[in-house]
Amino acid sequence: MKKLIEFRNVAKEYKIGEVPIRALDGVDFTISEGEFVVVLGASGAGKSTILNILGGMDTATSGQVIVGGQEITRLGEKKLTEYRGEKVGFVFQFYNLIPNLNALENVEFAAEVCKNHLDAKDILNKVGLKNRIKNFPSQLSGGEQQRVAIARAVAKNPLLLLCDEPTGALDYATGKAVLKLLQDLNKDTKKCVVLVTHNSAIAPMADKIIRVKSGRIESITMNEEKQSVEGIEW
Ligand SMILES: Nc1ncnc2c1ncn2[C@@H]1O[C@H](COP(=O)(O)OP(=O)(O)OP(=O)(O)O)[C@@H](O)[C@H]1O
Repeated sequence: MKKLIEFRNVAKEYKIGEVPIRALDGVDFTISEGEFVVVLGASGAGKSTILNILGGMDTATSGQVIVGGQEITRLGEKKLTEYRGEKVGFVFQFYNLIPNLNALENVEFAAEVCKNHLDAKDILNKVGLKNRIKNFPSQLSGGEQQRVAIARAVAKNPLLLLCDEPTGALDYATGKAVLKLLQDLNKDTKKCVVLVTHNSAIAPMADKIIRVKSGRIESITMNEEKQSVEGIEW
């Protein structure tokens, strides 16, 4: 399959006072179009840093990041904002919905600025919220709010979907349903999904597993036959 993402010798250093913190050090990996990738590692390993650099929310200190043929590590602030807005859909642990907009408005608000956006109602339908589109975030459960957040990311019709601990605030069954939704969306839309988690039990649901340890890649493995989330217990 065609390569979509490439990290080449990426390093990230944060400087707090005099002491530099090397969050990433010599990170190399590639991700193909349509892949479902799980990034695993302990707390502080560098998972979110990878995701934030990939999403254009943070910049690498050195190295190259190429997404869809575009070297995002060379982009200036304006182009990087464009990249983030058009090409990347984000799903976070705490849904980050706008409280005074209903579900439909939350999705429309994010999508309509994107050139190739999809119909907000269709996507809310797809994530199982057909009858809740007029509800405000406070009227929805955590799992439903996360579905709105996923719909908001997908409706932009981005190149890739980045999820940072998307089930971190949800109970077991709801978290599993959200993972299933992400797996189904990946299968149906062929959009690349990169999901960061510390829960190594979900590794069998991925095409590719990138393990991160102390800012370095520990291993990259492929599942020849990935499993449906329903069949995984943890
Ligand atoms: N803005 C920042 N300023 C300073 N240090 C940071 C910053 N962001 C991350 N770090 C440091 O970089 C390292 C990697 O952090 P990162 O958030 O990527 O880890 P993580 O694997 O996502 O961890 P967690 O699972 O706890 O979210 C950690 O040592 C962290 O303290």
